[in-house]
Amino acid sequence: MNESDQLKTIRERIDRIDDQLLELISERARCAQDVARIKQVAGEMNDFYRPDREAQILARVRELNPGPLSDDEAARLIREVMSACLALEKPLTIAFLGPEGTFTQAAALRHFGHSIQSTALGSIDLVFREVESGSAHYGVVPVENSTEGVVNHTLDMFMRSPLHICGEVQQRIELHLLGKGSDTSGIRRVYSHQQSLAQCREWLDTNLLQAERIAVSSNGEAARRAAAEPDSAAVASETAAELYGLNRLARNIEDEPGNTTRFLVIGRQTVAPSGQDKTSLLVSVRNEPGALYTLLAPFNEHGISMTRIESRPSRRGVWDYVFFVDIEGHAGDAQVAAALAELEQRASFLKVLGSYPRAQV
Ligand SMILES: O=C(O)C(=O)C[C@]1(C(=O)O)C=C[C@@H](O)C=C1
Repeated sequence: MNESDQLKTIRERIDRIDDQLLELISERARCAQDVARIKQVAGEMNDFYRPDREAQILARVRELNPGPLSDDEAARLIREVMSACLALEKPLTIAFLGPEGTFTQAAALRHFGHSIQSTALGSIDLVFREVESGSAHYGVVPVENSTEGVVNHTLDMFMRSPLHICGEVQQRIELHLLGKGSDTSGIRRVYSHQQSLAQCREWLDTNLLQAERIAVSSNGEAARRAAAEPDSAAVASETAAELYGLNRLARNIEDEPGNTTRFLVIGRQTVAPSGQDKTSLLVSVRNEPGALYTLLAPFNEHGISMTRIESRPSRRGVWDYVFFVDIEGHAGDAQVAAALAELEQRASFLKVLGSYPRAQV
């Protein structure tokens, strides 16, 4: 068989496989519709989105993936199929810290898939308010953000908000040089958020020393400007390139690749255990010698790993400290529940912000 005959044969096989895939995806979508009907009858109208179930499905896909696609790619594809199935049950509205084209939007799409209605909002407060009022089902906000520097504000919002953490998203921060043209010649200005400019300083010094660097409020705003000004470029994400119709003039220009940012999904719902969960707490203690040590001892006694601790000044009194603590496990797990009960005895204040599945995609 010559090459063109070989290609024809393989493409015919691909067509047959696509027919089967389409049939199977449609069958899956009909199952999701059946699930929706059962939830409606059971009165679980607010539980269409089930982060625990989605995490289990994605973990299973990773485990069973035979290759050659990577586990990440396989999970991403099933993530999109689930997103489309859920949209048939009930289209989700997701508020995120905008503008369009930021890494927060990329994180929202990574977590929920593309079959959502997303709303870009101007501040973290607005994202919380939109979800609290019920105008959006869920919100996505940065919590450990090396790019947009808003960690503390998100943590502070939890002190007064009744919302729960329903999930987390780990988003690789990949920065590209984006522009209207096809190469870097003629670029006089480079826009980006100041931290993104800092993260690409070596590359810019080597490749675009002559261009003026201009810090703007977000990478999305940088992309918007680069789309409007012919002799400009932006340092921003792939999402920004897609949204503003820009070309990638240079890929992955960050000086330290592998930089990851964590985002939180906030909602009014508490999430059932998925078997691979984390719990976030807000805990306050009086400023006495050894107070933190005593406070955290129950985790050690019950064999629970603490993955993060962050301290913030409390607004309730000069002597109080507030700690944001992440632990492994779900608040409903026996060991975690026992540790939390002891913690409550020792703390001046304890609030469980949520138990939620570890990031899966
Ligand atoms: O299992 C469910 O409860 C469903 O609604 C189905 C399904 C899916 O497509 O697999 C869809 C949305 C949920 O977030 C979880 C899973």
